[in-house]
Order: sequence, then structure tokens, then C-alpha cells
Amino acid sequence: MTEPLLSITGLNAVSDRDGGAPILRDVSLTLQRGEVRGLVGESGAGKSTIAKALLGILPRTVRVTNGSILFESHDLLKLPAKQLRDIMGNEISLIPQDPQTALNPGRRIEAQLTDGLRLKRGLSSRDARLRALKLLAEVHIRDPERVLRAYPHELSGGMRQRILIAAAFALEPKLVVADEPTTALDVTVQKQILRLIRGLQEAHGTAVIFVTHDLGVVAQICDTVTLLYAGKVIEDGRTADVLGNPQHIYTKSLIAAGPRYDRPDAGLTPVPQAVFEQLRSEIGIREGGR
Ligand SMILES: Nc1ncnc2c1ncn2[C@@H]1O[C@H](COP(=O)(O)OP(=O)(O)OP(=O)(O)O)[C@@H](O)[C@H]1O
Repeated sequence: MTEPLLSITGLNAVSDRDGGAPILRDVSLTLQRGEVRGLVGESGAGKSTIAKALLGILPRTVRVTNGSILFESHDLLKLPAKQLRDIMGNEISLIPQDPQTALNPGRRIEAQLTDGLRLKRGLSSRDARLRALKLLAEVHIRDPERVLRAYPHELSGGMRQRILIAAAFALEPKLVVADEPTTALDVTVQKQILRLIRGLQEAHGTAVIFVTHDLGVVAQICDTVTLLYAGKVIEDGRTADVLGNPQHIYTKSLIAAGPRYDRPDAGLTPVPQAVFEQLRSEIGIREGGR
């Protein structure tokens, strides 16, 4: 196998907000170029913490105590601020969760899409505009000329999310981190957006880390998946293997709990309490604590 694009090894983090409670417990995962990996787990599993560590935006109250995040040959946890800034936005970019707040309300879409192309890629205003028009066409926006002139509030939530996706791919990054990008959207738009992200990553050969709490989303767009619980990797592998032949009882229960994108009429079966007890004892979480 070729050298991975990204390799997280033995990552441990604690919360200084919560008296040093563990947030990540020995997390390791790899990502090949062009691979789409889902990071899945319930609220508090540590998905966003991993995404933030990748983007160099961990809050001050989260402290990494051990481990490395190798992106190509650089350990993102050890890189000087300037080099880290060069990588972020250029080689690693983010599709944020909330299209309502992620765009600057006071600037036209053109300015927001062309800044990076001019400042980081040295394109002239004219070339940056042409590139922005092409990007908008790639995310299937009709009438891209009008959209470039618009302010965010003049566009629907689905349109704004498409623009954020275009922006994330604009500089041809090697890795896009998508942080629950479809949570705020209704189900039909959600499917379109997932297909769009998959189409763009295939066309550009970009690797994607896709943060979600939804196994249906994983089934739809991820090649591989890492399932987390309480900051611990519970299962990891190719999506078809993990979903088709789950090894851990937690994974089995989650799949049974649905809703399944391929079984939309299946009922909801909550994960049994005994499964959480088993998980907590395996991980070494004491009663009531972390
Ligand atoms: N700013 C912070 N400072 C300290 N601890 C934090 C901070 N943000 C989150 N945590 C803790 O880190 C743990 C993991 O949170 P994280 O947000 O990574 O989980 P998640 O899987 O992304 O959940 P969600 O789906 O709710 O976003 C939680 O126990 C949380 O209390």
C-alpha cells in the first residue's frame, strides 16, 4: 500500500474544562489519497475533536496528551503556526456544519469565493472570477452570474451549502473535512448534497473525512468508517465490511437501531442498555464517570 495521506497514531486528549476527563483514547486511523472516511459516533464520541485537531482549531480547554497526526510528512501537532496556516485552507479545508453562519453576511459571494484564489493562488480578479463561475457550475448552481453578485441572505440554505462546498474544493486541497454538512438540511436536499460531495471528491481525487452521527450517511458516501464511542475506536474498516459484517455488539446494535437508508420503513430499536454497560466496562469507564 502507498504512503497514507493522513495517519493519526495513538491520539489521546483530555478536557481541562471537565477536570482532565479523557476525550480521545488512543485513537489511530489512516486515510489514503482520494479516500472518503466516515467518523461516526453519538454525541460526545469525539468526532469533532478529531476534526478540530486536523484543522488546527482545538479549543484551549482541550489538551492533546499523546499521539501524532501525520499529514504527508508533517506532524500537525508539532508544526510552527506559520506552516500550519499554510497547510490549512491550502491543503486541508473544511465544509462546515451550518450554512447559515459560515458565510460572511456582509460580503457578496464573488468576494468570498475569489479571495483564496487571488491571495493564495495568485490568480487575477478576472481569472479568479472565471474559476468561481466554473466551481458554481460544478456544484450545479444555475445562473452562477447572479449568485456571484448575491449576498448570502438572498440565497436558500441548500444554495449556501453548495457554495461552501465549492469554496472547500476551490484551492484543490488534498483533504476536505466535512463536519456534519447535511445536519441542518432536509432529507431530500441532504441526499443531493451527499452526492455532490462524492462527485466532487471523485472528480478532484480529494480525500474526505466525513463527520456524522448517521450510519445511513456513511453507507451512502464513505469508503471506510471509524466508529467511536467515548473517544475510543470501536470498529474500523471498509464500510461494506463494517456495515455488512459488524464485529462489535455496539455496531450491530446501531445498525439494528436504524433508521437505515436502505430500509427506510424499518422501525427504531434503541441500543440496549447492556451494550453501553459492556462498552463502558471494555473502555474502563467507571460508574457515572468517564
Ligand atoms: N471546548 C471544549 N473544552 C473541553 N472539552 C470539550 C470541549 N468541547 C467538547 N469537549 C468534550 O469533548 C468530548 C467530545 O466532544 P466532541 O464534540 O468531540 O464529540 P462529538 O462526537 O463531535 O459530538 P457532537 O456530535 O455532539 O458534536 C465531550 O465529552 C465534550 O464534553
